[in-house]
Amino acid sequence: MDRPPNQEAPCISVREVSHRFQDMQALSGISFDIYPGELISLLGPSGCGKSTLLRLMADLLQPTSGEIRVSGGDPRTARLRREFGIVFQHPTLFDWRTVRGNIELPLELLGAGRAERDDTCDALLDLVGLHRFAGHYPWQLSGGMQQRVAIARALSLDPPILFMDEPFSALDEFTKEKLHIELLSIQQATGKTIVFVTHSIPEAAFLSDRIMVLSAHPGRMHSIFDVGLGARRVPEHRDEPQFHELVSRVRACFREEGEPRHERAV
Ligand SMILES: Nc1ncnc2c1ncn2[C@@H]1O[C@H](COP(=O)(O)OP(=O)(O)OP(=O)(O)O)[C@@H](O)[C@H]1O
Repeated sequence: MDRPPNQEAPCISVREVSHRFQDMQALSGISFDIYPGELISLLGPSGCGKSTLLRLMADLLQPTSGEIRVSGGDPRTARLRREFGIVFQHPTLFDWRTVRGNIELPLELLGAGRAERDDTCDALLDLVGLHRFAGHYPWQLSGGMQQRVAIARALSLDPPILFMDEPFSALDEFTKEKLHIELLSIQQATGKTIVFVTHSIPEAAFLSDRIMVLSAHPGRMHSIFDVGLGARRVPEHRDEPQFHELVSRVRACFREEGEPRHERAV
């Protein structure tokens, strides 16, 4: 419903979803579709309900009203079928387990055998560029490396969808920009659908296929931007006028009030 008809069915559908915390209306009447292989950013000011929306899709909260479908079922069914992985702002690794031990934990809990755990872990260590550090402990790693371990762990059961809640916001600019490139190459290598919460406009503009801008109090869908850069998202793109123009147009959303709309950036 948010973009021209696509051959594929949406893998996530959110319909008229509202959420209330006690006496606080956090989200109101949110609707959108996300298609397989898209990288979507949920962008908005602090407190507009981005994390709440992500948590509703990930079955960590239940909507007060409305409906959410993830991979054809409700979020609970999708979670039980391991249709998604989650990466939070802080990596939440187990300090007493090595990098390999952290990445393979979900497989271990499922009872997977040594050979399967090793094969999966090796592939993921390659994917996030941490093979050399497989035997290190989290406290021996930089923040960026720890977050790469958290991404690998979230991918260990090979879910088609990755939910990411401000995963890079605690990192310095240099590490963040490096991880942006890594995330895009992970997405290109794996074809995952990624839903990425951020309050950084340049981050959303650089990473996303589409940007969903939420307004606050209560959180509503304000605008949806089609970025449409695909594989052309390379570091140099950040220096191009097209990128700055998109950032300005998205920023303008936060200066104005208005009806929800759908924009095409390129
Ligand atoms: N468990 C909770 N109980 C009560 N209110 C909550 C709870 N979690 C979030 N809220 C409130 O709901 C609103 C939306 O919060 P949410 O964390 O989703 O916003 P956000 O856009 O992700 O913010 P930030 O960018 O600061 O993380 C805020 O006003 C917040 O105070």
